Amino acid sequence: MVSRRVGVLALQGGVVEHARMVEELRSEAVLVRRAGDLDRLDALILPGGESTALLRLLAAFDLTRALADTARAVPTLGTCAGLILLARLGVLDVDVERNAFGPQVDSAEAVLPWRGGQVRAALIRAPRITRMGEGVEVLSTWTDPRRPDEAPSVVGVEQTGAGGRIIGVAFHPELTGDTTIHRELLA
Ligand SMILES: NC(=O)CC[C@H](N)C(=O)O
Repeated sequence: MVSRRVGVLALQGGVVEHARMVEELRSEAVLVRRAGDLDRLDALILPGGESTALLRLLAAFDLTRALADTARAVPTLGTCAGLILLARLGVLDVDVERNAFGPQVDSAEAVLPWRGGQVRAALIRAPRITRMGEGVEVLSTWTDPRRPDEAPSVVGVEQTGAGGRIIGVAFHPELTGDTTIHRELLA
């Protein structure tokens, strides 16, 4: 795999785990804190964290516009709160419901379907995707084992189009050591 420069939004949340995974795949993790950090990236990752805080910090650092433009221009992955950001910024054409699986037991580990295969994932106060625009494809669904009668929730999507390629997942692949999705981003 060719070495890439991969921006990891580094204002808040699970930055280190993504950066480690990028380095494990022999690419360079560029911590993004200001607009200049977005120059010359081959890919971009928006980590999980707390989406309200992240949106505020993006505005405070005057990064909102530049981040959205970059996400449209290079292959981009948003995980959990990062997925929520992509939706709120109007970059990924989906609606998301925050904290969709209830506040009581707020995390779970699961092996989820992913394209033809599987991915090992952690769900932590995860959102779910409730609407998808044209050009958005479902890559993964999950049924909360505490609510076996509910229809499966959409927890992974991909949007491909004029600008490029955006993967949004409600879960954390970076916490389980499973590099499947990061490899796709860097391919
Ligand atoms: N693990 C996460 O990123 C959680 C997302 C968080 N519940 C939010 O709404 O922003």
